[in-house]
Amino acid sequence: MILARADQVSRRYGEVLALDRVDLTVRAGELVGLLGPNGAGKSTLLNLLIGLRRPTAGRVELFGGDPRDHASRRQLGVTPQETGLPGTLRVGEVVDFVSAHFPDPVPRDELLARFGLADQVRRQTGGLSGGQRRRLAVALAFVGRPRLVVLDEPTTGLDVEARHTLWEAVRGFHAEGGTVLLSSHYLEEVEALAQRVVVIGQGRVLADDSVAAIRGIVGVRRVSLVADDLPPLPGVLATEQTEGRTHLLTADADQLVRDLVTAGVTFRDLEVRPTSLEEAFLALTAGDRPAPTPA
Ligand SMILES: Nc1ncnc2c1ncn2[C@@H]1O[C@H](COP(=O)(O)OP(=O)(O)OP(=O)(O)O)[C@@H](O)[C@H]1O
Repeated sequence: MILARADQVSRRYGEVLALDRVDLTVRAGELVGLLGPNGAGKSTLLNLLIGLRRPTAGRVELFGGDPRDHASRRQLGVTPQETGLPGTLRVGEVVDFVSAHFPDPVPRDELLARFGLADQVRRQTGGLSGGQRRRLAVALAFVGRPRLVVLDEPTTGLDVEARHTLWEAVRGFHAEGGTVLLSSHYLEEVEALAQRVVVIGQGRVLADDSVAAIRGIVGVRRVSLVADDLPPLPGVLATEQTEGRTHLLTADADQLVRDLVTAGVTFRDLEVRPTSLEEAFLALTAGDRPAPTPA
């Protein structure tokens, strides 16, 4: 059963085309990660699916209806990228207030325990740390036992422990049959949680596949060196020249270095480093660079 769908959706903000003919389908029981660099269009896509914005073209559906229609959002839980909590209300009061809107809310103590906030029930939200506040904001998406939860960069700004607590809570919800769509720029986060990854770059869906397949795409290393003349080398996805250095993008840096040595290339100042997700996307998508050809 399809819970959320975007069909050839575009969204323009003035001159900026934030989304360009995007297709996305989220089925019941899936845990889908939306991965992409800053400005890729992740929040825009999520905001269209949850009815906060209207597409410029194309069609969005939530539980088979229009996301802007109230009834379509009844079984939806959401944490946007930025949330505000009334600073003078206590944690328990905030949970009670939100719970009151639902027929069968998760009991307060159970919810707070799941998100590592059991000790904070009497604290005013204004006195919480940034990480605790973020966990509370995410916890509130789960209060009403939604069928679909949409989380926009849920763990940005959290320390490692808080992040893991949140991951556990999301996994628990999914294990009980819940459906999750979350955005992130952390490959690690998407790997830890999602089975399926949708990669967005420059407003387009670049890939929609299993975590393992996407890892192959973004698991690219940058091998930089100074060399006068390089022979054609296997496994090079893209080549760039800057200030006398040659940068080779490859999925297997060890093998590339072995090939350089075997080929008898005279090189110096060798550097191998992971490309960031953003760099990998730039390298793999930029129109004016050599198009990658899988080895
Ligand atoms: N309200 C707006 N008005 C004008 N431009 C906007 C607006 N919202 C988003 N944009 C632009 O649309 C593009 C996509 O932004 P969006 O916030 O969807 O990206 P994102 O992938 O969520 O990025 P981030 O990871 O930084 O949150 C960007 O170029 C952004 O500047």
